[in-house]
Amino acid sequence: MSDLSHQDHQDHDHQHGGALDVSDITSELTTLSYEVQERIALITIERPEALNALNADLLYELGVAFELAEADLDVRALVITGSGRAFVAGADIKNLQRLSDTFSGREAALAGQDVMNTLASLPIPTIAAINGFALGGGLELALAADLRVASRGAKLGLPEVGLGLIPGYGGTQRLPRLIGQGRALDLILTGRHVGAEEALSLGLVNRVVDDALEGALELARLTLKNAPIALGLAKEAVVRGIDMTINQGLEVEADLFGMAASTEDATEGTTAFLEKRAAEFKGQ
Ligand SMILES: C/C=C/C(=O)SCCNC(=O)CCNC(=O)[C@H](O)C(C)(C)COP(=O)(O)OP(=O)(O)OC[C@H]1O[C@@H](n2cnc3c(N)ncnc32)[C@H](O)[C@@H]1OP(=O)(O)O
Repeated sequence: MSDLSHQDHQDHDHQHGGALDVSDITSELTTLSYEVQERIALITIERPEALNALNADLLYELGVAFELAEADLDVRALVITGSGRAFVAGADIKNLQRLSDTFSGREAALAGQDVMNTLASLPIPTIAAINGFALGGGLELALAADLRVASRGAKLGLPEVGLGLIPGYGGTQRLPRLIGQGRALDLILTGRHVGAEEALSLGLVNRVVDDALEGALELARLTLKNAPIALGLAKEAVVRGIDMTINQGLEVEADLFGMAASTEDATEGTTAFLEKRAAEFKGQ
């Protein structure tokens, strides 16, 4: 997990004309758009002509966008979606065709994993709004988010074995951790596409709605009323604990609970409850 120090940081100058000029960076992006509304960073992938397939430029810009969200103290949640009829239809198969040896294939997988790991380690709630196809690297991107909201017509799957490949952007690891080994191997070995309702019953998505983006923004707004440092620490406890024994995980939980308990927000949250008023969290 990234550390949470940016949320304690009081100096916002770097976002508003200081070292980091966000609008200079976002205006240069060509494969996606990045905007912040109501403290939610919204990333929209914009290669609809290729069903938003992940090429090198898009992977690079996703990394940039995730880092912008992390650096912006005003951003408290992130939603990622695709333009057109796909969320992301996978890694760009034109690029995969050129991977002819072990080294280049391994490097390509590591580069993709790196971007997915950046998303997975953001200390804010992240939500994939799956508005259509989420296949291969596209599903792996969605799996790196905390939550997934699918539209009714969405199709999800890991079809890589049909191309002579295997999932390489984290799918073989994140999918079984999310839905269990047997269910994950069903999807990975058949390569079949599942619809939104089946994805919901598998635990692959959290919600199925008419409009994935609207549903994801609504879910993001639900998190915004909570204490931001607590959100980051709660996420860290879950993400770190999943790879540990229960006793190790409980140790981590106790450590992070201690950190949460020491924040001003914890004093404010508990005091506000006892005073029967709404809490005003400052992220401190
Ligand atoms: C480590 C990660 C590995 C991976 O991710 S491997 C890739 C996994 N993904 C896939 O195997 C899915 C590939 N795409 C498809 O199977 C189909 O597409 C769909 C079922 C998603 C949709 O089919 P339809 O509605 O008939 O559309 P269309 O004409 O196939 O696609 C529209 C344009 O989008 C391009 N495209 C779609 N997916 C990819 C992709 N993953 N990489 C590169 N291009 C893609 C097509 O080629 C085409 O382009 P044009 O109009 O120029 O013919």
